[in-house]
Amino acid sequence: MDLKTGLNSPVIADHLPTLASPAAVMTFTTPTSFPSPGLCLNTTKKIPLPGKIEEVRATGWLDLMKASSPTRKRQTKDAICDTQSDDLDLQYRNWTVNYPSALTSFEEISDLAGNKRLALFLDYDGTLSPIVDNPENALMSDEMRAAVRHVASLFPTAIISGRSRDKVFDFVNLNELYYAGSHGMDIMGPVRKTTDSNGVECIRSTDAHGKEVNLFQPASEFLPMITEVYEKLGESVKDIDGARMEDNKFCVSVHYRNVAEDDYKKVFHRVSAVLEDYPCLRLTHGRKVFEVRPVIDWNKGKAVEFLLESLGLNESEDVLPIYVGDDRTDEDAFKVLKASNRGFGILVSSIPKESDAFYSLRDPAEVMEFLRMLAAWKEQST
Ligand SMILES: O=P(O)(O)OC[C@H]1O[C@H](O[C@H]2O[C@H](CO)[C@@H](O)[C@H](O)[C@H]2O)[C@H](O)[C@@H](O)[C@@H]1O
Repeated sequence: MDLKTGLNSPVIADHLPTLASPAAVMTFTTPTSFPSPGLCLNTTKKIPLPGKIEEVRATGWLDLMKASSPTRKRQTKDAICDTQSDDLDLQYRNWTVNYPSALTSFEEISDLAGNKRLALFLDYDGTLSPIVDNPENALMSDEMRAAVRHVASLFPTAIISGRSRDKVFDFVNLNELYYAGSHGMDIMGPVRKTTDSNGVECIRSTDAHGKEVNLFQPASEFLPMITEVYEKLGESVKDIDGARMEDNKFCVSVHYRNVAEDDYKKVFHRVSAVLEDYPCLRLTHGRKVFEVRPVIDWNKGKAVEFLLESLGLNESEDVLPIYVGDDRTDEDAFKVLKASNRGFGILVSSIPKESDAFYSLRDPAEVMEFLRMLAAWKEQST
């Protein structure tokens, strides 16, 4: 969808997600094996681009870095100017023509759900907790925890986060859920209800409460490489004021939210320079953060498919998966749901954005309200 064209689109009537006919249900195919890091080691090292082109590439990244997830300080400054704030408001309202609010469309959503079984997938940062300057302080409120606990008692619910699984569990602290950390590369899910014979290598384990679980870690071979690159990246950005590293087990985050804009370029160059030696790792960009991860064909979308199958919900047409997330990496999950015509994504954003989600919510406060509405609807309809 073209955002500009979309803004003027009067078409609301046909925006409903088309849900799959029984024949079109999502089929999950896990790659039987992933490329091992060893295979990448023989890959020819990337030849650095000549000065000018390299500069253009960096400028592209730089624009992205500046535009991504403006701090609250900047939003407040914008809000001081009434005209500008009215414009933003109008843009947002126009945008919701194409991405209707999941709150105001709740009746439509509950009609879609009908008697289907819901499966809920929730991102963490920016979805269940507000974006804050220090990633260690991204706590979830008690009210939000209660809302998540409530929906999890009614529908299978999973958290799918870029953080390490342990870290996100510490934040959420609910045993009723399933957790996928490292952008889905570290899943602790239910013991599979379907057959184990399609090549998926899971480790049978027990959780903190002795419950049997399946551990799926498709990037486990990359762990030594990730540990090494974490050290090198840390070393390379340590003199940049405000740069912060985060070890997310199978991925590494380099945060620049607290870095002065003049130093953004430095962050980008330092990170790219380290990655020149790691053709098996790739760089993605989130909300004022660079994320380094293995090049394997696995993401939050695959994690959703994997969990649906583990829950025994993949084959049946009476299941409605809903994914709520705010970041670029959540788009992989939105795409999977859209492509399979089964469920839909809800984008959490207070600014207009292109997305494969179907509905929108402004911020974590609205996410909490939506979760409460879902729980209330389920309880009064049974
Ligand atoms: O998939 P998610 O759960 O959304 O994780 C993505 C990244 O989230 C965290 O960073 C973001 O939130 C921080 C706390 O609000 C904020 O300071 C940072 O600027 C955001 O990018 C997390 O710290 C990262 O490691 C995750 O990759």
